[in-house]
Amino acid sequence: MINLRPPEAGVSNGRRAIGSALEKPAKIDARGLRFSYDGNHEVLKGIDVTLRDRAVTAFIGPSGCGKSTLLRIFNRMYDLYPGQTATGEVLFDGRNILSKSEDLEELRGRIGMVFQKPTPFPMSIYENIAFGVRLHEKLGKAELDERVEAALREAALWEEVKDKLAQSGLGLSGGQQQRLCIARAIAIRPEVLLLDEPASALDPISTAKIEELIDELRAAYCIAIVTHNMQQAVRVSEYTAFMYLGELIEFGATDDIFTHPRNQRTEAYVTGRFG
Ligand SMILES: Nc1ncnc2c1ncn2[C@@H]1O[C@H](COP(=O)(O)OP(=O)(O)OP(=O)(O)O)[C@@H](O)[C@H]1O
Repeated sequence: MINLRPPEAGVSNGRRAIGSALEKPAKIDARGLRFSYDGNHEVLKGIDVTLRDRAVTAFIGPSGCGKSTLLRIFNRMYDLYPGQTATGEVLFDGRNILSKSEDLEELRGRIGMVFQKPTPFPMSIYENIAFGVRLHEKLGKAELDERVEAALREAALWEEVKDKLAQSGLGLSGGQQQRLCIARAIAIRPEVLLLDEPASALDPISTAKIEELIDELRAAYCIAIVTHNMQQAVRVSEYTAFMYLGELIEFGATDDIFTHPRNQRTEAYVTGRFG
């Protein structure tokens, strides 16, 4: 079994929160979820999974098993591309967001997403945050300044950028850019954060900062994270979902998935016998 290392300095392990997380309400509930990119070949084959509020759920599994596809359904990203179809249900606070009448602008304000590669806008650090806020709310200058500062503080970036808010976001390091993207997502006050391999393009120090940040954010958000790094899943999540070839093979408390997996394929994956 994988070694459950003690958490690194500053990173408390999400497992401590399991007892209380079990009582936390479901935030997103996928039921019988199927997805196809071309209308023929199904890449998700009937997924049932629950994301709990104020908890971190990790999605693991070999390349191509459908982790990113699943995450992109949770805020209807796939709608940007014609021909891609999802069936089944994704209940968000009880309402099916796959419904045609869903207001996608509002949905994406409530369910934020951060991608593998940092994607700051080619504008100032301040504007990177303020731009999205303005799309969703009409705030005065002072309120907007406060919101920008709060988001940057929450993303543990404020101290590093407070003296250069007018400089381009593209001038920051990769790790800072990723925290800027997280600040941008947080600034519009979402309820859910979808993180698609947010640290895989970063160096170990930046990765540790992102993990610390996730640990801070778990108290206020429902977080789903896709990761290839199993130690990272252990460090940051209370729940883990193991996917394989478009199916959700096993879901449970992260400790159980990594120390007592019930399914042979889960065991083979978490012990590194295939990847
Ligand atoms: N835009 C696309 N068009 C067609 N097929 C796609 C597209 N994106 C992904 N796929 C296919 O869908 C399946 C699931 O891919 P997905 O990227 O969701 O897997 P993943 O588990 O996130 O993989 P990775 O860990 O490599 O990112 C794969 O077979 C992939 O080839």
